Amino acid sequence: MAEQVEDVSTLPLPDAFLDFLRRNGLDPSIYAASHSTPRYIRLKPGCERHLMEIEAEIKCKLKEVSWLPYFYYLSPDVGIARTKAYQEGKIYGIDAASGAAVLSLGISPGDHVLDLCTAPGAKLCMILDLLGCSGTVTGVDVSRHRLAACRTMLQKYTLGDCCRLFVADGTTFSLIPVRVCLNSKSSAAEEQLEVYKEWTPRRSWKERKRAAKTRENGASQFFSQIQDPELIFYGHHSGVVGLSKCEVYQSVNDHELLQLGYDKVLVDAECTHDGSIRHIQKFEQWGWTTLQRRVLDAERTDFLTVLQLKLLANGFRLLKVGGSLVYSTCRFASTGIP
Ligand SMILES: C[S@@+](CC[C@H](N)C(=O)[O-])C[C@H]1O[C@@H](n2cnc3c(N)ncnc32)[C@H](O)[C@@H]1O
Repeated sequence: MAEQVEDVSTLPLPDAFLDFLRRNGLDPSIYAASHSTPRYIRLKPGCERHLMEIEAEIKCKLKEVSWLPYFYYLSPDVGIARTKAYQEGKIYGIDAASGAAVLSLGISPGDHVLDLCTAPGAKLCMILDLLGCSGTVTGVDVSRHRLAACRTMLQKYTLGDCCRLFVADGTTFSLIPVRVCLNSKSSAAEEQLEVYKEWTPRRSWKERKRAAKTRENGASQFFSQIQDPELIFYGHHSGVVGLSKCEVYQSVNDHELLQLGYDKVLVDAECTHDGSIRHIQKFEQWGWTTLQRRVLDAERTDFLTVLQLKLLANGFRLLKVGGSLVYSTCRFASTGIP
């Protein structure tokens, strides 16, 4: 197998990886396509008039992806990170496959959407763009630092108005969209409970103390140590402003979720990324032993399979009757999920 592959692959893929591909019925030559694998950017809606200016800056003609609004093919050798267009929040990098996952959610204005593994947030940005200014998006991720990057992204692209972000374990996350709390807004105000005010990047003394306590307790990015979901960002129209903590954190039973759950749920689960050609190509610099550990290690793949199943099951639980769920990973190899 390895000998055959060397003819078609310019990458010295390790034998164990070739064996892994063979067992999963995958053709290793897909990883050789380093220069022909297209890349994509998404133009922020409203920035269409800047297209020629962007093309002049990157010295490359942008070709529209016909089936994905605002997506453009980018030549593989063009970098965008240093461009003015990227720095000013007019474009961001996102794969067409990611765009397809979001598109298949069928988002309509007014939907309440749950993005269960949201960071760093490219799909979240697209969801928010599609939603416009009605409905809400709840983004959940177990990794605090990745979610902080996601918050920065929302601010950069000025997309956070209808969004709230929780550091939480997506396998157990249980909070419903805030629309169901709207009636209780006035009661919270009447009872003079402490309510959420406009979100500000500067945290109150109380919040800083709470965060320090969490750190002291050893909470980290590992979900097994996370306790309650922690709200780290909410936009003005996310429904949170004016509610008390117990209203935002109200829990409902599984039966009530059928009516009060989310209209759309995206489970973009943690995975081995072997389905990302570019990702696998990077192991040439990172070292093939790292690939062994991240992609092939049986303990890790078994762990991921269980995690993915739990995320998917919880995503379904939080979906209301008649809603839609999209499950996506960049994992070619069989997930083991029936
Ligand atoms: C494939 S990435 C998501 C990419 C993201 N949807 C985007 O478009 O940028 C998977 C994410 O799942 C998160 N994750 C892993 N375990 C999780 C869990 N138990 N609950 C919630 N998020 C989890 C990881 O921190 C990671 O950010």
